[in-house]
Amino acid sequence: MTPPSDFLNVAAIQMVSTSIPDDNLVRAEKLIARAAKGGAELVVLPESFALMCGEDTRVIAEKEEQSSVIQHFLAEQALRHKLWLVGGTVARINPIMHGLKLFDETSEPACSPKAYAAVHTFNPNGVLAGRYDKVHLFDAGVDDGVGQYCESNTIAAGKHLGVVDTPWGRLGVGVCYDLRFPEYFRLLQQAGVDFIAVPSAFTYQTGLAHWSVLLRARAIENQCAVIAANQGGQHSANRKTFGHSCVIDAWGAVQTMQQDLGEGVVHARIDMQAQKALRLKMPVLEHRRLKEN
Ligand SMILES: O=C(O)CNC(=O)[C@H](CS)NC(=O)CCC(=O)C(=O)O
Repeated sequence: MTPPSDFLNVAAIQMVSTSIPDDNLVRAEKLIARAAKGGAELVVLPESFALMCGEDTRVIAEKEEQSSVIQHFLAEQALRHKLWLVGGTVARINPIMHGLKLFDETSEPACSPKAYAAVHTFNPNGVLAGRYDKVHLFDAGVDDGVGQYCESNTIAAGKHLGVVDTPWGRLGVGVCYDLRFPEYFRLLQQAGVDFIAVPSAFTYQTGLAHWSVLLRARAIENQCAVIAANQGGQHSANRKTFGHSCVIDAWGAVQTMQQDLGEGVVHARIDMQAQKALRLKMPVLEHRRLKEN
């Protein structure tokens, strides 16, 4: 694929998604249109953009498996605006059957009653270009209104690396809690990714302490731009997310970041040649000594 230019205009969309999918899609549609109007060629939606705090993930996933409503929405938006669209996460029943497998899950029953948290990336022709299922599940205690999160109650762990080829280079995909696992991003780097999208629903509490540090670290150590679209605001009585959707360049500089909670779109331009020059000047990948880790 020949890149249309050395520069890629990207946008990260911040949302305050609710438990009403129809409302969320209407809002996402407006924000994608805004991103397109601002010149974005690749747009990233946050984790759970179509459904936050949903009652029954499995039921929603079964509905999606029958109707593909959310996937059709993404395809149509990508086609309408002629852009690459990285579609947050959508609950899916069927797992990915292709791509680089990371591990074998022996404890997961063959017919899991759970769903996968899938990121679908559509190309400007409205065709599915890749899918990634969230690998690391957020089973953790946080000092907030929720207290104990237990994502693995409803979500099954993905087993494949998230890579998508675009005309500008290879896109890596990670989701939210994945950010705390540098070894996943190192595998993306070894797979030759040039830039990374991170749809997220980072909590307010943990985001305050760790969000920008984790994003900058993943960008710096892997010498890749990172496009991070977060949920940001109050979703329900006890559920609040951190926002601060942003784009970080391969040197770790914050190119753009939304400062307030609430919906929004942030834009940035990724300089692919500058990233390549940086990797030649400071070839950290070649300098690795502990390669098995
Ligand atoms: O449940 C939904 O509807 C949307 N999904 C999420 O909110 C997910 C799983 S609970 N959140 C995270 O992974 C937050 C990670 C995080 O905040 C951290 O690593 O500190």
